[in-house]
This record gives sequence, C-alpha cells and structure tokens, in this order.
Amino acid sequence: MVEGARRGLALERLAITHAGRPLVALDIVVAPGEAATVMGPSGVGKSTLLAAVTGTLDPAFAMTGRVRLDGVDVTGLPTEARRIGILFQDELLFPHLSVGGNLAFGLPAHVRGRAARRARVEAALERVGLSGYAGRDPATLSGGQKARVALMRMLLSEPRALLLDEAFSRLDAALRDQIRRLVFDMARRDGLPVLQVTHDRSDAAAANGPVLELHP
Ligand SMILES: Nc1ncnc2c1ncn2[C@@H]1O[C@H](COP(=O)(O)OP(=O)(O)OP(=O)(O)O)[C@@H](O)[C@H]1O
Repeated sequence: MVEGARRGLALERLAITHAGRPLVALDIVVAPGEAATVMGPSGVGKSTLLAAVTGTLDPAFAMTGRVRLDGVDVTGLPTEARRIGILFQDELLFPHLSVGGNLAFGLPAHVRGRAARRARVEAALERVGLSGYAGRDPATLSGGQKARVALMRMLLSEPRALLLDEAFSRLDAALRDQIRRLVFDMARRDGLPVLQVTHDRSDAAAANGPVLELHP
C-alpha cells in the first residue's frame, strides 16, 4: 500500500468510449468492506466497465483514467497481476474436477504443499457449510451449493477487490437473497471492496452501499 493513499478500489475519472463516442464515465472510491452498486439498463455499459477494471477491455473500446487498488495504480497491469476477483451470473465450475479440485484451482501458487492446499480448501468449504464436500462431483450439487463453491473458489485466490456482474440474477428469489447476503457478509468480514453491476434494485439494497446510476 502506498503511504497516505486511500485504501480500497478507486476508479479515477474512468471514461470508456466506443468509436469516439462516450459510453461510461465514473469516478468512485469503494472502501474496504464497502459494497457499491452501478445500476443501469441493458447495453448501458455495465459489463464493459467491469472489463476495464479487470483489464479485459475489448480493443473496440478506448479508456482513460486510472484504476487503483489500495493506492497502487494497476491500470497498466495485466489481468492476473491485478488480483481482482469477479463473479458472473453463469458461474461455471469445472465439470471434470471435483468440488475440492475446483477450489484448489483458485489457490495462489504461494500456498505450497498438498497438506497446506488441502487445509485451505477444507477451511473454505467449512466457511460455507459444505464440510466434507471436497470429493463431490459438481454436477451433484444444488444451485445454491454451486454458487457457494464458486464464491469460495474466487475468495481462495486472495483477491484485493471483488466485482459482481449480475452475479445473482439466475438464482430464484429465496436463494438469491441467501447467496447475496453470504457474499456481502463475507466481503465485509474480509475487508474487500465490492463493486457490483446490476439492473435489479434489490441487489443494490442488499449491498447497502453507494448506488450509481448509468444512463444511456
Ligand atoms: N466487443 C464489442 N465491440 C463493440 N461493441 C460492443 C462490444 N461489447 C459490447 N459492445 C456494446 O457496448 C455497449 C455496452 O455493452 P455492455 O455489455 O457493457 O452493457 P451492459 O450494460 O453490461 O448490458 P447488459 O445489462 O445487457 O449485460 C452495448 O451497446 C454493446 O452492444
């Protein structure tokens, strides 16, 4: 962390254009443990905004402004060096790996040795009430269980910020509420800044943080 710099995720005068036309402009700091929401109708540029933050912006778009994590400018860094976790609406677990294999996939390389990696995976499963599920085939899990495994796979990668791209939109109402609460609670507890994009007001309410509206 840079001395005196603001902690969290900062999008500084971020502006994205397509063929010279402005698409999205945003200036925001999300503090550790805070969850901000960007809302707007389909096609307004929500996913494009997240791509700019993760460093996966399609070359069809141009971007100005900076992305900072805990004061460090990551704008020029490749995606994998940014350490930003993202959850999408279709969170796909690898079908050829067990639940434990999926989770181990998220682990950073610095966690070495079978025993250490296994312990991390077990602790993650325990955190979401899935102790003993490591050997299971992901195909045998319920939607809610899959969502929890996907969340933990992402958290095991030790991200410094969490992005949510309509992450709850495919879940039915009851499950949506439950998973949403779990994600925001965990992020708060882990002190992660969260930036979610959604067109659903209840997602914004659940985040309990600042809400920004994008307009076409
Ligand atoms: N690779 C691309 N090349 C050109 N235009 C694109 C590309 N990807 C997206 N767009 C356009 O950019 C605009 C923003 O798309 P984006 O997917 O960010 O919107 P969104 O707000 O996330 O929409 P939704 O809520 O439907 O996911 C849209 O008009 C889209 O058609």
